Amino acid sequence: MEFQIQNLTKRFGTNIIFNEINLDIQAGELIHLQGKNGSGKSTLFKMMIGDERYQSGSILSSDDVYVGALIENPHFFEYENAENNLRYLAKIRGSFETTTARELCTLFDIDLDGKTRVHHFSVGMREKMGIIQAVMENQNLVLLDEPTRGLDQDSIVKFAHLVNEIVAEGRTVIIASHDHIPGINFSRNYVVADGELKRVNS
Ligand SMILES: Nc1ncnc2c1ncn2[C@@H]1O[C@H](COP(=O)(O)OP(=O)(O)OP(=O)(O)O)[C@@H](O)[C@H]1O
Repeated sequence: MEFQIQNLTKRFGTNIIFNEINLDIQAGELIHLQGKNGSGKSTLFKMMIGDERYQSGSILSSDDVYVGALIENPHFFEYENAENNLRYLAKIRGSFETTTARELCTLFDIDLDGKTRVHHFSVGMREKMGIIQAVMENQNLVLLDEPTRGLDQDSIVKFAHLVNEIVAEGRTVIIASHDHIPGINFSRNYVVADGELKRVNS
């Protein structure tokens, strides 16, 4: 798995979001992107999944990269339950595994077979569904944008365990957040600010 961002520049009109940034990602890394509101974290993830254009530079990914992403507010089929939503999402690659989905839902106290439609899920439950769909297909590059938004303390601890487990499997996780997330030891830390991706110690 190799993924490279090279000399990438992104502007919205005259607003320079990224000015020739570089990032080289390898298998099994756990990377933190910290940045204030509006610094460009979501935009970077969107460019990485091909959902947002950029003015110059390149994003190169090896053939074996399979990206799982939770970006901003996850969208669901509102009038379907947890299982149907996860099934639909995994269907795209034909990779739905009930056992994995059930394990992840159980971890986060979501009833996979429950009748409750996602429309009635709480903010935290929706966020958990977003995390689950981003990791349930064994994706090897997992992008999580503010994944602890709406999660209670217990769930944050479980989330941290899950991330550590995924990385131990050799998968790469990149988390964007405003603040530090307890229980996660990032292998690389960056601050997103002033059009730059600045590497920092922690
Ligand atoms: N489609 C768009 N058109 C114009 N400007 C945009 C667009 N999308 C984002 N921006 C601007 O780009 C900047 C970066 O936005 P982005 O959503 O990436 O920030 P963020 O770091 O994810 O913020 P937050 O922490 O609040 O989610 C902001 O100034 C935002 O207003």
